[in-house]
Amino acid sequence: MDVTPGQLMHAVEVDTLCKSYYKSTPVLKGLSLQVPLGKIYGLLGPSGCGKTTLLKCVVGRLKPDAGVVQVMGGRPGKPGHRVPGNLIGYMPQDLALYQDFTVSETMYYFGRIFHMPSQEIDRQTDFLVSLLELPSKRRLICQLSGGQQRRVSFACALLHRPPLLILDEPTVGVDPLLRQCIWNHMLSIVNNRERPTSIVITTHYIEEARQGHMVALMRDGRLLAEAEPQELLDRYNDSSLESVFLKLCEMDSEDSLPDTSAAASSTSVAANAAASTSEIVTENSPLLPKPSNHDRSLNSSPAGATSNSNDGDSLPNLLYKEYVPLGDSLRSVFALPSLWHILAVVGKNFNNLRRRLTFLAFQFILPIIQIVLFCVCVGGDPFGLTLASVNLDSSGELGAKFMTYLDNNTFHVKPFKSLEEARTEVRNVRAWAVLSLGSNFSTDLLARFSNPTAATNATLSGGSVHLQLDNSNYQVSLMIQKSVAESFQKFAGDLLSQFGLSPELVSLPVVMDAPLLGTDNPSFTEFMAPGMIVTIVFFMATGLTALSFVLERKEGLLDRSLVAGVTILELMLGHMLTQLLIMAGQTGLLLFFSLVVFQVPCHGSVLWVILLALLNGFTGMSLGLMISALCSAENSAIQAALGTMYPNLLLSGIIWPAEAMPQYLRFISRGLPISQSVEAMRSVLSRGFGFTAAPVYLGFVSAIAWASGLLLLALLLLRIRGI
Ligand SMILES: Nc1ncnc2c1ncn2[C@@H]1O[C@H](COP(=O)(O)OP(=O)(O)OP(=O)(O)O)[C@@H](O)[C@H]1O
Repeated sequence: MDVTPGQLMHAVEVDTLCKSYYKSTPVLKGLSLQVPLGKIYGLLGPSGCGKTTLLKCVVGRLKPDAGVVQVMGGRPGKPGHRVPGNLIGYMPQDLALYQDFTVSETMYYFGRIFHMPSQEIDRQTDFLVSLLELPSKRRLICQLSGGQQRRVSFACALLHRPPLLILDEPTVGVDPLLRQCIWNHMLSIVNNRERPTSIVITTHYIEEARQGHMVALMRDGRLLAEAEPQELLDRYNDSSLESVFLKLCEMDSEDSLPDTSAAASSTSVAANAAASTSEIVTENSPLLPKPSNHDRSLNSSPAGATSNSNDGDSLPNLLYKEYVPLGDSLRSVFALPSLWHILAVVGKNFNNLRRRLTFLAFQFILPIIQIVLFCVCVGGDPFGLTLASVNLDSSGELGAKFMTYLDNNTFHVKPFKSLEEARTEVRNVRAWAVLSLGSNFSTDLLARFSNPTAATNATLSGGSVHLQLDNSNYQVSLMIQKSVAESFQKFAGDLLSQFGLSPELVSLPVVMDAPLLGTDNPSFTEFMAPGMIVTIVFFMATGLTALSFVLERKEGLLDRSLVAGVTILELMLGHMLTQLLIMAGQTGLLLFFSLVVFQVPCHGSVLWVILLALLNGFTGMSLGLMISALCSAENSAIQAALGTMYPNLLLSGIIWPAEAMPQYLRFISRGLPISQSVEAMRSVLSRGFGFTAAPVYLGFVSAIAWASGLLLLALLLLRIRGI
């Protein structure tokens, strides 16, 4: 079916095209048409008849269910064929412009995609701004009127002077004078001897289509007629295309047949319409070249681009090659990503960020705030805890002496006369614990120490420090117990030395030798810091990318970029590259604040810490891209990103050791994206391990495996959804 350049006669050939969005309701029902080279082809029809659907099949944004579409001699999407690509200029029905870009920036984005040199982009932009009577090219799109925005959209399609223009309602919202100006320009580019252009245009202003070379009247997914405008008017003896169209619709309604073939329907229309209307109806073999007697086109289209002129020489003129860099055809044959396209997307993304400096600043400030808050708020020892003390010791001075051993920094000691008063203080949440010493504290303690074997239960209890806690806060309770026990050990040790006894007698029977890994006195910060660093980097990157494609879709430029030849992979790489730079900045700041400013201990090599953090940022980005490929709406993408955060935080052994989880959860925990990385980070920071240690390289392997899996999934989802 593919045509060699020498045979090319039609810019677009559609043969028995069927397309439905939902299987039960076909939108295009076996439609066939041919757009001659170097002509303006007006596609007319009521709203909802399938014009846009047809154009989307032509530009390769929709895949036909059945039938064949050929554009500039090849099927859209065929490797090596520049459709989608720079063979066409597409103006979609939606505005499809970034509101925050200037006219010039918009042009530059497309110009870069089409490999146009800067001077050429500037020259064309100036020309189009003047032709389409646009205000300054430095004006933001959002500051233009609706009609002006549509003209910018039109200008984008014209920018690289493609051999085929597909224009979906370019004149909507444009005043009559300017509409005529647009038509004049279209006629001039079609008639340009050196670079004739073919144009397919849909319009609701039926009469303006008279200026075109061919019109096709569509209804309900079928073609009612396809002919030169004057022929249609002559045939139906009418003065307006609108009346002709109404007549055809009436005849079609009277004779509506439940068939799905364009040929059949067209033939039936023809039978009703006139005895010999072979020019009006679509022929049974639509891909055969049709004879044309269109004088105007013959006169004005010197490229010999009439339907029956098989002029092989005209083709090189039509398939402009000047913007195709060396090796580009080869690249597209093998579906390799184009650096030009990626850089165009990156440039566009940075331009976008430049306009949102507050957002960008926030992206860098947020990880700093998070790590600062973590280092300041988490892992430190509680202090200033109110302790309700009751010293009833009347048997000596030891009770009062012990009170002086309590840590003044940890405790704010509030003395009470009775136990009941002190307990009320705790019950009213004004103190964390009651610390009481019995009336025989001094004598019982001395009895314990002087003759431990003779100590009775009553002596043991009387010579002890009693604590009654508000146990609602586990960490505070633990802290109080630990601090009081340490104070007692010190106090008792000093007392024993006074008796000439060894203070070691009050030491615990378990002796803590120097640790094999980690530090002597590990803090909770040390336990949590590796997890926090990995988590912040990971989820900042997820948040950064989760909206990438969602916003692309919303802003509407996506369709246009894809038709311009940017592939899904290139778009993804472009987004990744942009976010990678931001993520690298975030990671740098995060590590600087945690390792340098807050001195989180790092016993291993900083290099592994940096690489591991960056790799996790990359995995987070991949998760974000997958979410943005999956979700259509912003709020669902945000919820998905947030939704993945808490299970990961809880299950990855960041807040509490995974060893405390039930067996089955431990199994799940080990397989999560950040679990192994957290363990690897802990191994480098606290244990001082290098890359060859299993926990470290497993962290790298796990992160790489997750990143690759998520990216492949994102790519697959984007391909399946058509983005
Ligand atoms: N993405 C979609 N999903 C489901 N149905 C769709 C989709 N896009 C279009 N349709 C349906 O397909 C039919 C043809 O739509 P299409 O946009 O092609 O019509 P049109 O002739 O371009 O209309 P208009 O002139 O109003 O733009 C309509 O019934 C429309 O509701």
